[in-house]
Amino acid sequence: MGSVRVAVVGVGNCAASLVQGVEYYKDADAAAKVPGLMHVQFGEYHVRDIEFVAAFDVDAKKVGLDLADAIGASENNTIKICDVPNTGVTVQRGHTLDGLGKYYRLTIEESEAEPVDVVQILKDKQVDVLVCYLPVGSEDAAKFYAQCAIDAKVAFVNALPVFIAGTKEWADKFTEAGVPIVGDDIKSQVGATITHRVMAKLFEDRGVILDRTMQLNVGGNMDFKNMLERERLESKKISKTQAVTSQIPDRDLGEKNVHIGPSDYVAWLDDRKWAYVRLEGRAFGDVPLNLEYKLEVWDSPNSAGVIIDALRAAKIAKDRGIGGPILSASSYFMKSPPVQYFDDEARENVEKFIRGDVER
Ligand SMILES: O=P(O)(O)OC[C@H]1O[C@@H](O)[C@H](O)[C@@H](O)[C@@H]1O
Repeated sequence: MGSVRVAVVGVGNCAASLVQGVEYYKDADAAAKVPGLMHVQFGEYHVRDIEFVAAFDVDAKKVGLDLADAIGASENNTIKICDVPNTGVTVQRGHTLDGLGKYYRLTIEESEAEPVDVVQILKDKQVDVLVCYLPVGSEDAAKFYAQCAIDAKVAFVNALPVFIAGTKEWADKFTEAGVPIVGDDIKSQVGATITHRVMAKLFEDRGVILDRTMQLNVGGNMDFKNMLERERLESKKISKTQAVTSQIPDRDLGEKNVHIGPSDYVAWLDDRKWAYVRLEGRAFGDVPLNLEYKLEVWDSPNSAGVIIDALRAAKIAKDRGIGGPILSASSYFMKSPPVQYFDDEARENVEKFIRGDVER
């Protein structure tokens, strides 16, 4: 059986949780149910079949390190899952473009090394899937790496809220090149988005009229610090908002009545994220009904398992010669897929995709 040869762009907290997670579950029983994964054995791929073969970053404290060391370097501050032995993969100097916003520039030192030839490396290392973990707001950089994936014929998993799989222009490019893409914007295991989606849908299903809602998020990782620059988070707000409103297609709350987005940076939270969510509605007899909850999670491990599944779905598509957006995986794993489904339907579609009952 083959492996899933993975390259990572952006060796931040999310990459740290991903690399540790693959190590942590490498000996898991193929039939076991483990937290955060759809399956230990996803189609023909076990978690241990994921092999990291290349990594790119622009942080001087990460470039040149073995991936196993880089995941604990610089500003990375997520919770430790396990030790990771040397990977033999050296983090290479990626292309910065618009990847470093104001707060990154104030916090980290950019590597002075020359950016590498990404397409050549993807080809040389026979990469199957490139996962994009750039900072929010990296529009040009994300598209640069998407184009590299197309040119090198490598599947692309877009974890960030830059709309690629969800746009016709890029979906067509991937389809024409015969290269699969799973995107956009990772939806975590039990995170702010999925809980909010489920609650909004519950109101609707039980006949409560949802009048207004908000989701405020605070965290202490570089993602939240980066998003203090409000211009960088426009696409993130759109992505998070449509992820929730798509679940109540018959209700138009109006712009004023929905507020969903990253809210502030609280350094001492480190990689924890706290989400404060409120839904206000009207129940029987137009009587007010309000729901408020707070979610506390470690942000990066919360999405790492989802990425492990997404990588394997992308590889299965590549094995089958299917290019373009993988709709089943995108709708279950991502906040802004090309087509939104309810989550139970989306999960069933992924199962069908694994079995080969649906093409994409
Ligand atoms: O919790 P949500 O709303 O699904 O968002 C989750 C993900 O959002 C991403 O933008 C973060 O970088 C991830 O670390 C995180 O897990």
